[in-house]
Amino acid sequence: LVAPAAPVRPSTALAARQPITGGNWKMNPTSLDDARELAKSVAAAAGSSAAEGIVFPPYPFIGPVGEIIKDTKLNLGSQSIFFEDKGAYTGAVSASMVKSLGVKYVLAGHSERRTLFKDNDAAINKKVLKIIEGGMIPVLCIGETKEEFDANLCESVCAIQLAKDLAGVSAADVKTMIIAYEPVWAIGTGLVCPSETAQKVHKFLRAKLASMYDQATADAVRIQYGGSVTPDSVDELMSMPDIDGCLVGGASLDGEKFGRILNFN
Ligand SMILES: O=C(CO)COP(=O)(O)O
Repeated sequence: LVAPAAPVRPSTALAARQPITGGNWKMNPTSLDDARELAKSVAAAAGSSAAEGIVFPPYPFIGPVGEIIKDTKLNLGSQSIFFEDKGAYTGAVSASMVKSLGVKYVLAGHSERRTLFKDNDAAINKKVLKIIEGGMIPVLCIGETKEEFDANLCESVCAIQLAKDLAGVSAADVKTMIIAYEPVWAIGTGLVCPSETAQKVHKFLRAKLASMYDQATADAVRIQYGGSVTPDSVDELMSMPDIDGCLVGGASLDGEKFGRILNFN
């Protein structure tokens, strides 16, 4: 009798993917002082975590937060950019503006941008290309709604978003990118997608990337899970072979909790 093999995270290809976890602060905290306090507590709690860490502060706080985290292992992120370079676009922020503040990673396609700010796939695709052109790394967020999940449309919705949002992105660029699978029904609801379900979707996404590009490219892309991740759910999620990190909202506003998520077991 041969015992069934225990699930193991690293294979040769997987071992090369360093875990990466981001804290999306969204429209929090509400003052510069509070943003500085949060940045300090995240920096203290992150330590030398196994996962590469990113913080995504609101635009006005990117510079000051960058100053606080500059000597830590945390990376600076931006929650969005507009796809034009400069000009008469009141209220908009360009790729070069955030790049000049030290930003390395930029979110594109977050479900709150898609629904509240009407970012469609064409605009998201332009943003992805502009982020890359600007020398930064896109974190492309995709995911299905509750209705789509219930109708068993999760994989087809994600596949369409992936294809449209990555149009014109080269294999070399997609290799360094991050995809965040964020089921809309799990965001801010306390309902974490069961880790086996998330693993199945991540595996599907990697296969889709392999069909759009090639297997080596697909194996290099880091795919994050996002949606109500907490210190209680992170360890099981991170034990899944195709889950390479998390994109965290609510729990990233607490330095200790986010530190624990970065230092998963
Ligand atoms: O939208 C998210 C991260 O981008 C997830 O938010 P929550 O962790 O609050 O569910």
